[in-house]
Amino acid sequence: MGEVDPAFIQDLEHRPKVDQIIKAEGIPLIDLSVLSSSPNTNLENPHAVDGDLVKEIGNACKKWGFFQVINHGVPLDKRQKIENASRKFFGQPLEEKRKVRRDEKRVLGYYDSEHTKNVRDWKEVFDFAVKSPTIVPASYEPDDKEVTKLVNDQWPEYPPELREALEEYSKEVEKLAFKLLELIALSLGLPENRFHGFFEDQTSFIRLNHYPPCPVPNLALGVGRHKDAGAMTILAQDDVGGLEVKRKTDGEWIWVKPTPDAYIINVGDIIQVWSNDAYESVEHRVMVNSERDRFSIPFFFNPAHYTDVKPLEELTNEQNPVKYRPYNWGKFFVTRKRSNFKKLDVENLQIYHFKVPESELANKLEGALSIDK
Ligand SMILES: O=C(O)CCC(=O)C(=O)O
Ligand SMILES: [Fe+2]
Repeated sequence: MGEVDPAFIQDLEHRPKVDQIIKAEGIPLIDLSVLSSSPNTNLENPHAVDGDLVKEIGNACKKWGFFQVINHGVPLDKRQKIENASRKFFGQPLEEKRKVRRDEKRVLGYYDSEHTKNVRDWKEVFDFAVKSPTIVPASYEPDDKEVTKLVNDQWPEYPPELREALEEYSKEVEKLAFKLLELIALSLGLPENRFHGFFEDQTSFIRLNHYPPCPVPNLALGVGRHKDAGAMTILAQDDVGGLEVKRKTDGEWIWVKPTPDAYIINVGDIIQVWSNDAYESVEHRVMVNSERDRFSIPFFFNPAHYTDVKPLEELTNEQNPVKYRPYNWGKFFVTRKRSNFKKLDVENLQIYHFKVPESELANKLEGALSIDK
């Protein structure tokens, strides 16, 4: 492996099993055509939303936390336009890409040394804010109340269509994100627009990912194991494959088979907290290979920075006590961004840091049960 920087090398227990890939057909594939095909079934008229679809979404969220959607309404030409532009951008020499490089202050644009859990990822990225400007806290320091505006102001000269392609694509995927959010709300027995308010000043962003061929795919990962911190992720992957999901039932890593023109949806940590663990965000990672470049485009659907994330009142009661203490999304977001930017010596911030201890829950539950008697 001579030339590979040790910063990329995963600890033994986290290395991918490149010879024993499990290609289970398990991840649900959900057809959303019912949302657009019949004039009577649309989200303006919630009662018309197909009950089976809502159930299907609910089951997929509960069982897997991961599913794929087809007939989702995002026009294929918009996807192809951004996929082509992404290929052209990453195909340039490094010095060209570094002209739009992110740094500690300007967190959007090109970057080639992201870390996941303090191990370097075998990838390069270009980040784009869905809302420009996007308001976020100026620092991760808990007492610093200052905010800052993120704007998409780092554009490469080549390819010239990159900006338009991202802006157009972003609008289309955002529509899908809201549709899915409504379906998820309905599946939890909530009004369809229950989550909307959280996204008025959303902090969503789109990432273009490029995973170059890797000489040591058995030692490194394109993205190390992680859960997505936001509400939900809508991912376009190409036909190469490499994304793996940790199956909830047995903890095995399962290969997510690429499906043409499908989107992979995963429940993020925020939906896990809102639902008080009814739905869980699932660990996933990306394997690389020694032959083919891989491209993917996640849309990270995130609420406003001032959102205090906590279990919804409607979904908790004495028998199902609140499992998390509230946390501020903006501070969580910038703390994570900082730890992905460079290797740190501290553990990544995670939602389990806000978990109410089991002993406290047991006490509450005991109290509730004795009152019932
Ligand atoms: O490239 C992929 O398939 C997934 C990337 C991912 O999980 C992420 O960027 O959070
Ligand atoms: Fe992810």
